[in-house]
Amino acid sequence: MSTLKEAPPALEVRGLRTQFPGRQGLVRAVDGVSFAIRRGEILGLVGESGSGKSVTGFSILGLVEPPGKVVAGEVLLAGRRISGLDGAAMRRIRGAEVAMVFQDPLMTLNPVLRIGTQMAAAVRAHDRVSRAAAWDRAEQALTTVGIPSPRARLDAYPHQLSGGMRQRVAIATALLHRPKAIIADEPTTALDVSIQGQILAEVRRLADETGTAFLWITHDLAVVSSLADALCVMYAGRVVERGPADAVIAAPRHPYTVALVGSVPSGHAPGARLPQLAAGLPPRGADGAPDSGCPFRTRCPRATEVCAAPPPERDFGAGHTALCHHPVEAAA
Ligand SMILES: Nc1ncnc2c1ncn2[C@@H]1O[C@H](COP(=O)(O)OP(=O)(O)OP(=O)(O)O)[C@@H](O)[C@H]1O
Repeated sequence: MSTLKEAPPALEVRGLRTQFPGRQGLVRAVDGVSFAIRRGEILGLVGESGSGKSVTGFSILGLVEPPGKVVAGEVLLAGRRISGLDGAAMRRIRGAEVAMVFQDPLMTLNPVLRIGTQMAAAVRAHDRVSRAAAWDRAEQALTTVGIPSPRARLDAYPHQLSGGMRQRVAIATALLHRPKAIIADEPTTALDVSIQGQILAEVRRLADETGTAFLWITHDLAVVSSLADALCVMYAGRVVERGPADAVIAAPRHPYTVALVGSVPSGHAPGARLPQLAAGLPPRGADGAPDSGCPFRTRCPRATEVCAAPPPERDFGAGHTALCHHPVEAAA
């Protein structure tokens, strides 16, 4: 028997299910999601609004507010199970071993405190170091994300920085404790295209240099096409296609992914927003619960009667799979 074991993924999610009570029965916001991200890997989680991307991120971090509830699944950080830990244990892990970056950095930055004060507090929340040492760590972190004159920025208040700078501060703060994984929820969506491009390049470099794994949540396929190693495409709470980013974008197999890729404006301009696909909800049974058939079938141009049955997982090689009865053939 070989003694050489492969290192566990930096972040692994197995069979995650998160539900909210809704007027027409339970909303299965996350409906059996699994994926693994290796050290230094960037996984793009894409899908249109409402597909369950943000709830996936919140579920991993133990931040789903009641009456919402994670009802099944496991989350492992470098092989250690973190799902099901109590609030105090989860707080020790959040910010230190797994961190988050949101679309609006003002969600995490306090407007009335200097950047340095807040970053030093973030350092000292997990490490017993002096104030001066914490400020030094903060300064280093700002340098790491490419912020010029970092000492001067530490003295600034959040509103004195541009949106792009604030987001760099948020990323620097997330990186303070060299977490195993960072969950980034639409962090560059509000930024203009050239700033967005610079930040994505920094994130790519940081993932390579620090080994931090990133779960990059976005509806913007142009962003992940330049950034991510791998993609998971979500629809109605499920991952319907996954694989290496270039394979999924160049040769999408699930009709939903085909529609997503097709709706990116030609030229794949970075930052181009994905238009909403036509409205549609997954089909529901008499009790209001989605049935086990393909959730996309009511919108799918390829759907037939067989799509009311659970879709099989089709394997296209190299980790590229899709849950579909009628996958699209690759162009010759
Ligand atoms: N607090 C909540 N209470 C009830 N339903 C919720 C709540 N939060 C999310 N949902 C539902 O969960 C589903 C998934 O939402 P989620 O925010 O994860 O989607 P998303 O893909 O991240 O979309 P967006 O890009 O708009 O953030 C949606 O149907 C949403 O209405």
